[in-house]
Amino acid sequence: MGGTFDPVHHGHLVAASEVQARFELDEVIFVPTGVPWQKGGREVSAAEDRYLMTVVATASNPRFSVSRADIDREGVTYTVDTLRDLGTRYPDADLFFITGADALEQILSWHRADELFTLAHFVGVTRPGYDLAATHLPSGSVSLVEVPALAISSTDCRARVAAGQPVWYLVPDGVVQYISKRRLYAAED
Ligand SMILES: Nc1ncnc2c1ncn2[C@@H]1O[C@H](COP(=O)(O)OP(=O)(O)OP(=O)(O)O)[C@@H](O)[C@H]1O
Ligand SMILES: O=C(O)c1ccc[n+]([C@@H]2O[C@H](COP(=O)([O-])O)[C@@H](O)[C@H]2O)c1
Repeated sequence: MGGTFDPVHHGHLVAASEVQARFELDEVIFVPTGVPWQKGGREVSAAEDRYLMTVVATASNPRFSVSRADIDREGVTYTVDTLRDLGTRYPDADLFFITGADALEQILSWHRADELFTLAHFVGVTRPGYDLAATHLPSGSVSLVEVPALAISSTDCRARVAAGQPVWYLVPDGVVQYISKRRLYAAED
C-alpha cells in the first residue's frame, strides 16, 4: 500500500485490512512515499517520522509490514521504481498496488504509466463520498474496493493537532504518542 502516511490513520488501516481479506493477500506492505511529487507542493514531515509512525501503527497485525524502499531511494518517488524494487525482492509474488481511488484516478499522469500495469494489479480504495462511477480507469488492470466509511484524512489529523484538538481514535494510540513526543504538526508559537 503506497501513501505519504503523514500521519498514517485508521482509514489507511481499515482499507489495507479490507483489501487483504478481499484478495486473500499473504501480506500487505506499507510503503511510505519518499518525495511525493503530486502532493501540491506541501512540505511533508521527515521520511523517518512517517516511516516510524507506520511501523508503530502496523506492528500488531502479523499480515502488515513496512518497506523503506521509497524513503531510501534518492530523488522523487515513482511507483514504477517501487514496483521494480519489490519485484526484485519478491520475484515469485503477484504484486498488488493499493492506494486511494482518488490518487489512482491520476495514474495516467504518473511516471511511465504504460509500464505500471505490467508490474502489478492496482487496487483503488474509496474514501467516503467518492463517486465510483466517475472513474475512467482501465478495466482489467484496476479494481476498486469500497471500504467501510471512515471520514478520516491525514490533512484533518494535522489540522486537529495544530489546533490543539485530539486525534485519539482517528490514529492508533502509539501514533498519538509519537506525534506528541516528536511535536509533529504543532502550530508555530
Ligand atoms: N479514510 C480513508 N478511506 C479510504 N482511503 C483513504 C482514506 N484516507 C486516505 N485514503 C487513501 O490512502 C492513500 C494514501 O493516503 P495518504 O497518505 O495520501 O493519506 P491522506 O489521508 O489522503 O493524506 P492527505 O490528507 O495528506 O492528502 C490516498 O490515496 C488516499 O486516497
Ligand atoms: O509514480 C508516480 O508518478 C506517482 C505519482 C503520484 C502518486 N504516486 C503514488 O501513489 C500513492 C499515493 O500517493 P499520495 O500522494 O496520495 O499519498 C503513493 O504510493 C505515491 O508514491 C505515484
